Amino acid sequence: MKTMRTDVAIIGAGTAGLSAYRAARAGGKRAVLIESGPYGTTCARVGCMPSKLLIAAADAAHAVADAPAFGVHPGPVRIDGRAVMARVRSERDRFVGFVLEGMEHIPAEDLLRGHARFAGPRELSIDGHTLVQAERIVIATGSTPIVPQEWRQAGDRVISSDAVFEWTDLPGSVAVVGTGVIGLELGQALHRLGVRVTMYARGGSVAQLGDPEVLAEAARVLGGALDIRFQTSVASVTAEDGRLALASRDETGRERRESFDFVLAAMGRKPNVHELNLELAQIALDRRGVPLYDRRTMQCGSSAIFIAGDADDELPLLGEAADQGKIAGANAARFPDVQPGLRRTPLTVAFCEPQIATMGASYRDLCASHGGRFAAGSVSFGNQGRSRVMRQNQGMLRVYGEFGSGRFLGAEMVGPRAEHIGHLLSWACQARLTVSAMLDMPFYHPVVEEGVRTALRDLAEQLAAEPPAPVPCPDCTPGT
Ligand SMILES: Cc1cc2nc3c(=O)[nH]c(=O)nc-3n(C[C@H](O)[C@H](O)[C@H](O)COP(=O)(O)OP(=O)(O)OC[C@H]3O[C@@H](n4cnc5c(N)ncnc54)[C@H](O)[C@@H]3O)c2cc1C
Ligand SMILES: NC(=O)c1ccc[n+]([C@@H]2O[C@H](COP(=O)([O-])OP(=O)(O)OC[C@H]3O[C@@H](n4cnc5c(N)ncnc54)[C@H](O)[C@@H]3O)[C@@H](O)[C@H]2O)c1
Repeated sequence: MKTMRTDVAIIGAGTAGLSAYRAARAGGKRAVLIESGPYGTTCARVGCMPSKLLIAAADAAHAVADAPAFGVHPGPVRIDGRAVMARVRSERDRFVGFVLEGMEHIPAEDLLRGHARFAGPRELSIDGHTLVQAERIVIATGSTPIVPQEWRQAGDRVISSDAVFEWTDLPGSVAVVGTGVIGLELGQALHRLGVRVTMYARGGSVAQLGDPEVLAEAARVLGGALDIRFQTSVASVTAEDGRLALASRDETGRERRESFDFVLAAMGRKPNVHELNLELAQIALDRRGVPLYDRRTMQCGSSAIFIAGDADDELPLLGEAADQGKIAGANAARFPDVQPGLRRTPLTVAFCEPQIATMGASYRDLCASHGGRFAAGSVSFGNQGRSRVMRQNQGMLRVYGEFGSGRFLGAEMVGPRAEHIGHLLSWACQARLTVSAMLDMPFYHPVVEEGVRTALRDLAEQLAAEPPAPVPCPDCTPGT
């Protein structure tokens, strides 16, 4: 076995790993980037970018289908599935190409191919061919979609999101299991592109929402547009005449058997930390086997090991992977003098329609941290002017504020332009603005943001009143 020495070894050349590599090099250290899979990052290859390409095609189809409601009659819609998927794949390849181009400046001796496993707290074995001795190590191994083992036995038509972006044509029918972000984004896009889509939610969850009022509104609106079977669990998936038979059971115990071309498991992703021999790393793990770490420094205990991106299972998003990688790489370079890095206000967006966004402290966090002693203002977009003009007058926004300080704390939303409103509100949150300072800001007319003002006014009124006695959170059961 070859032995290699380096200051910093980074496991995983995805977004977090590349960011950590750049930060470690900027810190003046020699760094090695170890990758077992294809280069190009999850985001560009099978994540953010191809999913948004598919959604863009679906939005185009939807705009044409919706046009007659404005008195515009474009004629019958014809969706060319091959052309749709050809564009998704070729634009995806372009985005991957940019990542590969960006890697061209990395010296060949800093890139190592193979699967890394700990051989000791400062040693990694790479597929048994190379032993890397590193002063510091960054774990940036990403995550893998969860597909139940028993369903896999039904064959390769049981898929995760990865496979969707390899399709050369659109299928006739897809069962989507899970109403998280991936299920909703891909399920709705396929539905709008003419695929028969049925979605199964074992509970009532919708994307990343935790506020019971926003959740109920999202379930109502999306449930009206899509065939979503809430409170229905999938009992089995079996192969049947070249297709898949899916057996499900609803909350009344009623069983149903339906046939689909594909079953898309959109049931979450698990961090890639279970094949790293972490027991040899001498770091503490949580009960799921994920290393315990300080979220400001990304350091695992007081060790020379750092973690970043989906691998730590904190908030599996692209921006988080980039930020956490930068902090981990910079601290690996300056170890043992680690310093807190910038962690931004959390912001999540699901690109379904209506879009879903959360920012700042979530309703569930506030129930735990404030014991019910926070105020919530709300607005419905049902009659909001500009939303109605665009025929996008659905959904609601709830904004949260703190009694006493009047500080804006966070929000949850399903509704039009949520990707932009999410940014606006998360900036206000990070700037630690009070609700009254936000109301002093300009609001143009007629814009969807006037709805935000209505919700903030409602919140300001409530903050002016006496805080209520602490109440238990009405619906904070995880997974509901
Ligand atoms: C369908 C989909 C849509 C998404 N859409 C969005 C979106 O719109 N916005 C958003 O913010 N986020 C989105 N995400 C999430 C985002 O893609 C991820 O959070 C982000 O890509 C994670 O980056 P990472 O660096 O942690 O992991 P990755 O980019 O997956 O990098 C990890 C790398 O580590 C390698 N590796 C693993 N184990 C080892 C080992 N032992 N040895 C060597 N190499 C190893 C892997 O091969 C991989 O290349 C989406 C994800 C999916 C799946
Ligand atoms: N727009 C975006 O930012 C974006 C888009 C896609 C993915 N992502 C990231 O990828 C991550 C993974 O996405 P995801 O949608 O797979 O996970 P998720 O955690 O968002 O949702 C998983 C869903 O599957 C359900 N589920 C779990 N086990 C199930 C079972 N046995 N039967 C039925 N349902 C089950 C859960 O209740 C949940 O609703 C997200 O957490 C997100 O961070 C982000």
